[in-house]
Amino acid sequence: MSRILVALSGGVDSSAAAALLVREGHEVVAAYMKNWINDENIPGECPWEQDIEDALGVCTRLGIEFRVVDLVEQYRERIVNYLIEGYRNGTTPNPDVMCNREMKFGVFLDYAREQGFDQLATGHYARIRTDEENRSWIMRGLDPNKDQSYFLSLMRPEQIDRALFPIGGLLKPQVREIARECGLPTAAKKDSQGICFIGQVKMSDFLRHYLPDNPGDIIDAQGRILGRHKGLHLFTMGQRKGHGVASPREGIAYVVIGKDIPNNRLIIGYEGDDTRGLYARSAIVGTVANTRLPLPPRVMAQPRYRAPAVHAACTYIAEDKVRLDFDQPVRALALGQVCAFYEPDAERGEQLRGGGFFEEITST
Ligand SMILES: Nc1ncnc2c1ncn2[C@@H]1O[C@H](COP(=O)(O)OP(=O)(O)OP(=O)(O)O)[C@@H](O)[C@H]1O
Repeated sequence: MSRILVALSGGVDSSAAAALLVREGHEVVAAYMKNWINDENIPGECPWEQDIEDALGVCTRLGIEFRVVDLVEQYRERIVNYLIEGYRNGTTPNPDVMCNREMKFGVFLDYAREQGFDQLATGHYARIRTDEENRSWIMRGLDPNKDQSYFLSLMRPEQIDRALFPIGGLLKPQVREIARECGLPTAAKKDSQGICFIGQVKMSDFLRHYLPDNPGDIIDAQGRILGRHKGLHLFTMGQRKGHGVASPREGIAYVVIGKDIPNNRLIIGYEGDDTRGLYARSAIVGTVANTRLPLPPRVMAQPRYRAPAVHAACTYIAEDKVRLDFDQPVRALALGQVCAFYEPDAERGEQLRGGGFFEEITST
């Protein structure tokens, strides 16, 4: 039996995680991280008050202690600023991945350790495997539709050693069933959407609040002006909608194929396998120093949460930087995005080996 702190969001997944740990006979305390309170009144509603109420209801039902930990200041420093800076620089930040390393398994884990807990459990769909040498590794969650290991790819080994993912070996319907069996008030609660802290606030409203419009031209690969945009930060590679340029050809859409950051120009082209700029054959990924062991010479690289992992050759070019040469061209990579690395040991790569940020992209 160990003392475990459960990160309880007020959603069904972490509620079921807490229930399973209680069932196993551990000493369990649950805590809600208060990260974001929308004190600047960005349009939309932030459901945190409801989440705290639901989390409290779960703890009452399970007979465990519930705490609320105020991390609003740290969240602003480590996540909100990173997000705004990323967009300001024209890159594509990923606050959910950073939130796991910097908040949940960063300041929140520090809090847990100070309070005498041995481990921190979350409701992530991921698994932990311990190898013969007693090293812990993150594996993909068993439910292929819910696997969240991508979001854990920047975690440091010492953070992984303290992590527990009680529902990672279950399918989502089983998780709901456990919550129902235990009579938890969250059993039928809708899954949360999108960025962890923004809740119901739309990303575009959030960005508009912090970053003023910065209009510029929309051009094609030949430099012809096709329209105007309100700010490069409102677009991402491969985006089909929202640029407002109608395609003159039936059935083929214009997509974002690049950003000319110095000249504040958005570059669009027709969607197609050979669209210049849209497909990458190689990339440099930096800040990969946190891996438990050096990355292997062949990896499976996953560039986004919902994208498939692709086979690539992986070569170190500095202590914390690798060059990836993809076996097949990869669509719509963006600077600043997180690339997760998996061991190429199974069809989709089951074992997470680490992650980093795209620093350079070479298109086909
Ligand atoms: N505000 C929060 N306070 C405490 N823990 C949190 C909070 N937000 C997220 N977590 C933890 O991180 C896990 C993954 O968060 P994510 O936002 O992806 O939620 P989710 O997959 O919808 O899970 P849930 O159903 O538990 O909300 C949660 O299961 C929970 O353990």
